[in-house]
Amino acid sequence: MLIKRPGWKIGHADVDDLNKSKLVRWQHKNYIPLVLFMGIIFPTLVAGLGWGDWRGGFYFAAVTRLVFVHHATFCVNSLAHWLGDGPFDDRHTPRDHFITAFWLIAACAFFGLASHLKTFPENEVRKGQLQMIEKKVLEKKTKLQWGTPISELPILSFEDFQHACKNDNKKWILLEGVVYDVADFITEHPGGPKYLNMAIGKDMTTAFNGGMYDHSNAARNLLSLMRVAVVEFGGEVEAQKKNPSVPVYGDDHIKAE
Ligand code: HEM
Repeated sequence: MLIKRPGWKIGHADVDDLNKSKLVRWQHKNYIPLVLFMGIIFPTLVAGLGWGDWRGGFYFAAVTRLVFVHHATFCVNSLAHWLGDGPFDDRHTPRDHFITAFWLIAACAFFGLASHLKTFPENEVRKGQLQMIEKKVLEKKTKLQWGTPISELPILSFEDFQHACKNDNKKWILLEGVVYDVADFITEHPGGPKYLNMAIGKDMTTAFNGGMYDHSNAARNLLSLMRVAVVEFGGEVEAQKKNPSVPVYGDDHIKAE
């Protein structure tokens, strides 16, 4: 109200109902004289003619009251965009807070100072809340490391995987079709280095998922930073089914016996 806003920033509102009211149209047409008369002259006249206090009427009933009323009005707007948080939407700045929601809206409605208040469907309110939570979760998620996405990993055959471990000294293990490089983790493994050393070059899906120990979510999270490749056809058994010449873990032991 006090500064000239750029044209594109001026909001639009459907004022058809106001235009239909003769009184409102008359008020709008005579805005400045009405403001001066009702805001300043009339209160001064009441105090001046009523009990001879012209200065009191001007300073208190007119100027001080106007300053107070305008500040209170602006304050309500500022509070509604400042107090509380925005759990439903982050495109606009209205905020949710007990003081503004209850005292300013509910109390005004109770005293008839606000009418035709619209309520948003509960389902949509909940959706907005959930979307804001999702955004926050996503924001937090992007700050963490999740390793190379599986879709971007190179694809190896089961033989390549075993060959790399046997001949290139790779410390890789296979879990659920994904190859993990455990070189830096062997000595860190809470279950001890023995289990990881014996797992190199093998499909340990069953052992990892309860065959030997059912690992926690934390253990699965650790995995994400160690993945280096995916194995064609998923794992040892599938690779075997597709190509019977694929060497199976344990074959050499069986043959030796
Ligand atoms: C890179 C793969 C692996 C990771 C990241 C990993 C991680 C972990 C972690 C974090 C724990 C602590 C308990 C838990 O949070 O679940 C654990 C425990 C254990 N792990 Fe692993 N593990 C891996 C592979 C394996 C394999 C292949 C085996 C078996 C051959 C194994 C056997 C065990 C055992 C027996 C325990 C229990 C130790 C105890 O309760 O004292 N782990 N592992």
